[in-house]
Amino acid sequence: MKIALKKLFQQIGLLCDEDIEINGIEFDSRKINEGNLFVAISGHISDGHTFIQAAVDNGAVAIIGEKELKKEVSVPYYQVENSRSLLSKLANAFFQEPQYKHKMIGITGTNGKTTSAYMLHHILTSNGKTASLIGTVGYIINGEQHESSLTTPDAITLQKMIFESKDEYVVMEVSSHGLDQYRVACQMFDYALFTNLTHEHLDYHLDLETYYQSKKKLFNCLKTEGKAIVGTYTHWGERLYRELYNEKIPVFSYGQKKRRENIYLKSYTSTPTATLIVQDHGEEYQIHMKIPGKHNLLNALGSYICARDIGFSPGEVIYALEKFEGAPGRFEQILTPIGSKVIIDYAHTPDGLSHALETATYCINNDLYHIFGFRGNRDRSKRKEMVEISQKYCNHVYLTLDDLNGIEEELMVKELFELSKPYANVTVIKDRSEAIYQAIGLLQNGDGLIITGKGPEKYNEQYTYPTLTDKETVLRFLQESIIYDEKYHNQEQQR
Ligand SMILES: CC(=O)N[C@H]1[C@@H](OP(=O)(O)OP(=O)(O)OC[C@H]2O[C@@H](n3ccc(=O)[nH]c3=O)[C@H](O)[C@@H]2O)O[C@H](CO)[C@@H](O)[C@@H]1O[C@H](C)C(=O)N[C@@H](C)C(=O)N[C@H](CCC(=O)O)C(=O)O
Ligand SMILES: Nc1ncnc2c1ncn2[C@@H]1O[C@H](COP(=O)(O)OP(=O)(O)OP(=O)(O)O)[C@@H](O)[C@H]1O
Repeated sequence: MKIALKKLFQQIGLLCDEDIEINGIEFDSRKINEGNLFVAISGHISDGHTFIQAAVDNGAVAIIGEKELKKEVSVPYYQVENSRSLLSKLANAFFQEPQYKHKMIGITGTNGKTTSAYMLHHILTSNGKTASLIGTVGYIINGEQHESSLTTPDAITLQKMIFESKDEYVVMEVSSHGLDQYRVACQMFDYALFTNLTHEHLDYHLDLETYYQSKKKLFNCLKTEGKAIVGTYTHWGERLYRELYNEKIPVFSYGQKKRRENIYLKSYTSTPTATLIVQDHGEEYQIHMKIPGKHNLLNALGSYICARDIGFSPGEVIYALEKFEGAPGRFEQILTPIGSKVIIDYAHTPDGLSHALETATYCINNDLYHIFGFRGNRDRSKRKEMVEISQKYCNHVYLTLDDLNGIEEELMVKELFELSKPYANVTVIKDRSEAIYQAIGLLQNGDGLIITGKGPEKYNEQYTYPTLTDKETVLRFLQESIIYDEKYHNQEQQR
């Protein structure tokens, strides 16, 4: 794809007096190809402006930055207010505003983005629509799966994906980092959904107010006719709903309180199975979910409201929701041959953990074991609270390693021991695979083990057993014990 810089700039309200044609936009000097436009960004780790000469050497034909140039360069340099924000606009214009080819649904919130995105994707595809999915677990574009490195991809990758998607719908998770860094453009979404906001990412956003303001940016990215759907079951959601309502943005709320909408939650039961009773334009519907947990009822309610506003009938939405099996690594349950249960979940915030553990207590008859750890270099302030929650719900807690993210192992292990000190039921087993082996080995009929924090993600650390994910470790243990049991059984028979 090629475009005259003048034309591209014109589309986003910038002036350009050079006759230059560009064939792509890049913000990383190492990825520049001959004929690209380079956008220099002042980053969190390094400053893109220091790589301008490298970008020119690699073939950049024009540069955009937000700082004064220290040294002359041989290609035109355009100084702007904010390079990141401009990059987003440029990428959107370069890929011809691809959001208008699709119905776009953006989902933000501390917890429940992935689950809600999978639910909506499932409702759409179960009803004969094609839909792309962009989020933490992976990207599905035109029916093809791709690995994801970020929940919300960078501005260029994102616009390119939407441009290449031939799907009618695009359902995407929009992280607070993505919003803060302008990875999504203005006027992107037909629906913007907010699940909830609780303690998370304070290493990045520093305080909850700033975190909230980042999330709120999603609602500046609605198309002219776009609508907001806001979970009002956290007080931040209540506040967002009020603010959007006052700003005259069409907004639906969902939660346990009835408001002025035509669709609302009448009642629910989350034990032993999850059922919602929804009032929809005067009619009452029951939705029996396969996946447990009050949090998933709330995720289902948000998805229901969105799908109904898109135009699906109650029957179409309920049929799909009742068949929904869950998102990968979110409360995934594995039954063992002795009648115990292992659950794998992605909870990594105090609130997510409370929901996951409370749900686990409904699904387990006897003792509940819990294995989890903390990612290095991420919000340390939530750790104490998470241990407190865990030991409250569980009979036995094992603290173990998660991704170290460059933190020294010794430091993390020391912190785990500190965190475990006040509690008699909290033990440290640093090797994650070993912790899983030991805990499953202790399970009796009716007991359960919940392993949280990584969901389906691959281990970044090397552990004793050569497995790559929590699920693989669990299955390896079970496989080995079946082989062991068969051998033992055969030997007994021979005797
Ligand atoms: C802290 C953070 O979010 N950083 C993101 C940000 O990086 P940055 O712009 O600050 O980059 P930087 O490394 O300081 O470099 C500055 C500039 O110099 C350029 N550069 C650098 C080196 C060089 O040789 N040449 C060059 O041009 C870089 O390309 C960049 O443009 O922008 C990059 C491009 O979009 C992201 O890849 C990067 O994500 C990092 C890898 C990351 O781990 N981010 C996580 C925290 C994140 O975003 N997570 C959320 C989900 C969170 C959740 O809910 O769990 C997500 O959406 O995935
Ligand atoms: N609505 C909800 N409220 C509270 N906790 C939830 C909710 N939905 C899911 N959870 C919990 O949070 C965990 C993460 O859920 P999910 O992956 O759907 O959220 P997410 O917002 O996509 O998180 P991430 O951005 O980190 O991927 C789940 O495994 C579950 O334990």
